[in-house]
Amino acid sequence: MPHKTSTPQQHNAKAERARRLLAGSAVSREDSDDELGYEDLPWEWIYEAQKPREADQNGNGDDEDAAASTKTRRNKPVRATSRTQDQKIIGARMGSFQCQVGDCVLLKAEGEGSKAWVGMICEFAEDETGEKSANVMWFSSEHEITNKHKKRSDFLPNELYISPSWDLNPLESINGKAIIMSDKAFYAKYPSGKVPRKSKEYGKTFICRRGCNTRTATYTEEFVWEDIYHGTEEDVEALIERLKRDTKATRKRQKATKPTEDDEFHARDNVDDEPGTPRKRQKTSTVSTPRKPRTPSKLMTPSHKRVVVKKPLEFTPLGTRILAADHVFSSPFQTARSRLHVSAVPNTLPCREDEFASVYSHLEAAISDGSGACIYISGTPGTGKTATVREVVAQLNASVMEDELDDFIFVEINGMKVADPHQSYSLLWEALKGDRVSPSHALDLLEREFNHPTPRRVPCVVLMDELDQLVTKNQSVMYNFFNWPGLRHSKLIVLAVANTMDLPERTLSNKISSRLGLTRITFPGYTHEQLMKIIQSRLEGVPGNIVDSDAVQFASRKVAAVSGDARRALDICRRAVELAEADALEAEPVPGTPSKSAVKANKGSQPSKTLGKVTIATVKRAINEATTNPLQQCLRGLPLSAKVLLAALIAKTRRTGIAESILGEVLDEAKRMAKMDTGGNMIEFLLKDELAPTNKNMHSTARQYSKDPRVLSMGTSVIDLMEAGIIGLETQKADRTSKIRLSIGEEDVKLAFKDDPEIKNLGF
Ligand SMILES: Nc1ncnc2c1ncn2[C@@H]1O[C@H](COP(=O)(O)OP(=O)(O)OP(=O)(O)O)[C@@H](O)[C@H]1O
Repeated sequence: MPHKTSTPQQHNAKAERARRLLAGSAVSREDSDDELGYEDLPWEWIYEAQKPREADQNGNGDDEDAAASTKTRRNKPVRATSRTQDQKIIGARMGSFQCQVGDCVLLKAEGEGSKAWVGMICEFAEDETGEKSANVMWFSSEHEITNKHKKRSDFLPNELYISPSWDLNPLESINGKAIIMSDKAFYAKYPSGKVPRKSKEYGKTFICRRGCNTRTATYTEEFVWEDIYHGTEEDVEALIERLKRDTKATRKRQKATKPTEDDEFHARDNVDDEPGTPRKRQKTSTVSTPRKPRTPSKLMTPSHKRVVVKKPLEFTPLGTRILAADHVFSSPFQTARSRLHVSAVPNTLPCREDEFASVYSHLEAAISDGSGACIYISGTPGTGKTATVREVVAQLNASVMEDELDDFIFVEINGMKVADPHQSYSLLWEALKGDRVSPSHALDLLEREFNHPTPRRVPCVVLMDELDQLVTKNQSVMYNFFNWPGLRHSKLIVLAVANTMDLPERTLSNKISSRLGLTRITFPGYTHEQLMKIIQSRLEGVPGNIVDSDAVQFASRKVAAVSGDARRALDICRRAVELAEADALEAEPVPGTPSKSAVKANKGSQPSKTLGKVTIATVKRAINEATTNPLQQCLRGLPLSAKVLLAALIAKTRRTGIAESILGEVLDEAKRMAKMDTGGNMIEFLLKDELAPTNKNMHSTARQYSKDPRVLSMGTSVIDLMEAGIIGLETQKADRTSKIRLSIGEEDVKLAFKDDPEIKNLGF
């Protein structure tokens, strides 16, 4: 490859750039001074027996100082992460260039021209594909410390901080050796404070006198580089220990007591730390992957399509007013209602301790290891899956605030809320980079992102809720989200939440899903005792003892008998509180006139002592209301064929785990169900008529067939159900290939048909 030439002007410009050492987070350096030469030779391991330094053909006379720091460990074996024929890897070589553990190296910064990152090699690794990498501990410049309050003002022009942050980088990104010195050694060698431009050390020499966790801006005490570091393996380990120990921030959360001056200082620190959402890292330059070919620019897809970056959607937040608790919850009823509301975030999640611990430990391990993970969480509706995951994320976020855990990005993608499952790609990309791009571009970019290493990539936790809704025809969205965490550089942690246990097997085949190595956590439905605990814990501290424990038990038993769904139990109890509250208001005496309830009470229809209290009777009323709402009434009044069809649709959805089914298959299912119904007297007709054309024109014909006005053909039922908004049909013209899905909650259908003698035997 020809040597690059530059005009004098270009050279001056380059030199100027190089003089502005540490101008960004990466450092500038002369790219004409490439120690590795311009030929892309393959990288090779140096094994223990080969005594690498003796074979050093580097010919780089000025390298002596660079090597000085490693003198004491020459020929000493280093920690190895892979072995070949029982030989230990002690270094790596490309042509005449060699490096070992403990060496400080320059790594190319992608798209940054002459810029480079500086890191210390801590170990070598080779993956199953044969890709050779080095685990590098980063040096950071003061530009990376964004905390204005803690940023030091005494940094020197070419000072770097060694930081407790590591990344695996391919050996191809190594671009030469860096020389690290104490400030004293540096000024002794370069009294002017500048490395002469002609020197081979120009652009490669840095001062290091402190360690720093750049995220929290926590510094170690000042040290003398040459005292603490001679390049031995022990020195690397001691340095890592020192950094971990001394850059752990002592920041504590604000106490309820009067803040001290120190607390106030730290509280200021937290100003930009929005509670509940992990802070996003600033975008940083990236180390390039292989030196050749260059990876395409950020705004090009791997297929060289231009990416149109859309402006992020901007929301104008509504003004928020925080009302005092006393003001909002002026009565025990109001307090109870708000605590029982399903949108309230409970203080605790009783009966989910094991599931919480399991999700927490998997997530924490993946974030701190910087690895990917895919956790598949299943359980029927209302079993606390979403609530548990959100609580885990909130707690992990608190650990980040306490500097006990590395930063992570959190993004929630809800299958119910995305119009097209492919939008998930755009949402993930936006969470990672802040750019909104089309789904297909986002997919290209994500593919490239997860297949290539980037220094200091922040782990990303994705909650994919209502996964069933995201399953597309070719399963590509689900496959990608399950597959990416397994890619070595992705640091992607996917929490997939679905109602069915075996959705991956059903939709991706056993072979693929077992290769994906999902971690599975199942949330069982709540028992009535558990539902009682959940409700009682929400009511804790509500004054006035307004809910009888018998009433809570009654509601819990009723719900547990059907579904074990905490949402439904909470809804019933909240409604019961509303009814009791209305009773209490009614009972309030209006001056001069006896209240209606008082009259009722006097008549003995309701004992006055229960007025305004939630009793079993109040819960019964609430349940009754829930079961007599217009939707319930509509469902109960459906013709038998429509009921069988809905039962079949639910059975099918449950079996496949996919919200959408093919109409023809649902009709077949209905037929099977009908056959099972031994006592059914109208099923025979349904079977005959099942294949009748199902478009609108057949309405009247189908009705004519019917001997019983309650029985319509399946085809007519499909149309009627669609028009009532109970099911959704892909097209107006229903044929066997159309897709059909339930547009109301499965629970509503279950509740309506629970005691229906005609349908309850159909085994759905
Ligand atoms: N153990 C619990 N303690 C307190 N509240 C709970 C508990 N489990 C669930 N809940 C509450 O029940 C409601 C439903 O829970 P959540 O949304 O987490 O269920 P889910 O399993 O994700 O349901 P779906 O599959 O329908 O999304 C929420 O209001 C939640 O706070």
